[in-house]
Amino acid sequence: MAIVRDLSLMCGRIITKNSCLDSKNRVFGASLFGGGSRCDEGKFKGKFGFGVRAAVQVGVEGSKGLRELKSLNGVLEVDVVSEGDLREKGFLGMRKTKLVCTIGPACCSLEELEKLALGGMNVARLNMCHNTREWHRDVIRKIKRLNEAKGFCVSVMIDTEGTQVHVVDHGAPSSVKAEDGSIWLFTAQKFDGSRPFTVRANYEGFSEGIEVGDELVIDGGMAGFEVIEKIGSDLRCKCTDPGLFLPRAKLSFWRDGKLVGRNYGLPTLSTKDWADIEFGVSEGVDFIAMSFVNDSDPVRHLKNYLSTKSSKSTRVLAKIESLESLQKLEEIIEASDGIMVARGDLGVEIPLEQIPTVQEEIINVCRKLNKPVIVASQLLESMVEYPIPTRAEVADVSEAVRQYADALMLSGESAIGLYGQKALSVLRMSSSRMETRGREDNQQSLVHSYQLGASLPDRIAEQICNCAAEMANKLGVDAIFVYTKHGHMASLLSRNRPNPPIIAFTTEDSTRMALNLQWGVIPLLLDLSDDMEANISKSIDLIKLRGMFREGDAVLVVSDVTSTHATPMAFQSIQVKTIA
Ligand SMILES: Nc1ncnc2c1ncn2[C@@H]1O[C@H](COP(=O)(O)OP(=O)(O)O)[C@@H](O)[C@H]1O
Ligand SMILES: C=C(OP(=O)(O)O)C(=O)O
Ligand SMILES: [K+]
Ligand SMILES: [Mg+2]
Repeated sequence: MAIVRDLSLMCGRIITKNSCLDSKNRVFGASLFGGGSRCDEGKFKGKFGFGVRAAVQVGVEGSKGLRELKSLNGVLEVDVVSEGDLREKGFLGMRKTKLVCTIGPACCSLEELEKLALGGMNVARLNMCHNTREWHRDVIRKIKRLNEAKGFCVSVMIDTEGTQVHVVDHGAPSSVKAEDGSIWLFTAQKFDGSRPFTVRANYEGFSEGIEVGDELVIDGGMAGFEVIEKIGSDLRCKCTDPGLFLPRAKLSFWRDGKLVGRNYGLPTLSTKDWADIEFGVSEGVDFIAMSFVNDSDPVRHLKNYLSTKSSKSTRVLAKIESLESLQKLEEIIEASDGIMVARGDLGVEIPLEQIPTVQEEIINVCRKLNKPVIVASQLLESMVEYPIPTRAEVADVSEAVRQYADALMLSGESAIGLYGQKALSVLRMSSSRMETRGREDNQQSLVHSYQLGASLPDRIAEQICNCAAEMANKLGVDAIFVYTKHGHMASLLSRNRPNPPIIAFTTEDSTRMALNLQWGVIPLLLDLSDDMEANISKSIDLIKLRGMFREGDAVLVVSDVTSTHATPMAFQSIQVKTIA
């Protein structure tokens, strides 16, 4: 046993009282807290209306009488999957990496959706490129019904179609082959029936700025053509790289080894996208993922629009899938509520060998700027057809987890694949394995040197979370509890990727649904009051009442809540509670 002395927190004065560490370096009876409207430290007195006081107090949580617990006027909403996970594996065994599934014809029945929810789907993604709004509405309502009736907590994301130049008709229902040397006409004109060797593009300006001699690449390399003649806006092309046209194949043009004719001046959000967004808002979706974002303007525009539109805060995710978006990465990430590394289209725009490093770079910037990031597309592509993944696919999944992505996404594997649930379980198992390895190696870089917050309260919150994450790892606590209104404190903790799970208590349903995407955060709904100490004991008592603690569990409790009293007060604390 070792005596803990001189713990220090921010600008607080520490009072140490006989706190002990056991042989596993877990604290018994130590509590570090601060806060209140009073300010003990002169520096912050008056000026900011709040201060930080810190002390260590003895606090072993004894058991409370049942009557007392029943009188707690709080209902705790825990989703069935997290609760099951916790009971089976304990706090430390809970999965940290979040899972997103694209919903398509293969998994849109209530039964299939329930199986995905049970299998750990945190977010259901609806790609508005496909199917009708009625179909999407039906899926959204089924998910909400499952959440209500069966106690799941699955968030809903819509993904816009975006403006992108692609094939609408290539003369065949599925794929069509382009043979070496064959001559094809690319046009935006509508035509009746099917015309051999004629491909219709979805946008009439698709050939603007394109010259004879340019290279036309299908889906980033599925087939290649040389432009041999320009007839009005139509292009006559010769196949130089034989291959396949898939439905909706993407067109890109290259000159001297560089991409040309980018963007076409098309808006990121088309009229159809706005109608889809309107639809999503009216159905109460949690996330809108914007396709083909090239700079931060459309993100800000959509966020402004949403803020005037509904009180419920729908989060806006920007998809990084163009060359331009890579050039404006930081400003896009800064403006968004989260990012998707959309490797499908990104792989059309940059050489494939650059994808792994670009992915890592995007994840790192997202962590630096504290925004959740999803790694998407082709993670387990072969599982669209086969029941087991390739070894390379498992390695790719593990690498995304090692890079500390917040979430992994299935596309065709769940939407149209034969083995959606199996694919989900591969993601679950592979990520758990890599997370355990990460904990064992203690690879986590603890506190970020990059400082986010500008105002003093923001910087304090950030430092509290950095310190709390470091403490949680060093003390070997089982869980971190945090009380959060908008999810900011929970995300600041998550940013540090601490060893124990972050149990985030919030009163806001929209915050709970948004936190579903964040690494290591288990969001729970609970009535919270202005009395922080009461909130802490209520949450601990309710978790205990549910039988979710094991004896001797140690919890690091973090709070930073501003009260709604006439005089604003901030209560900031880090406490360690051991469950008796
Ligand atoms: N709502 C849907 N209805 C029909 N098919 C869908 C739907 N969503 C996805 N799909 C199918 O799943 C495949 C993979 O999904 P996704 O990656 O989202 O789309 P895409 O391939 O168009 O980028 C799509 O090509 C499409 O065939
Ligand atoms: C996720 C992606 O976008 P979508 O499936 O909408 O093309 C992608 O391109 O990887
Ligand atoms: K899309
Ligand atoms: Mg895409």
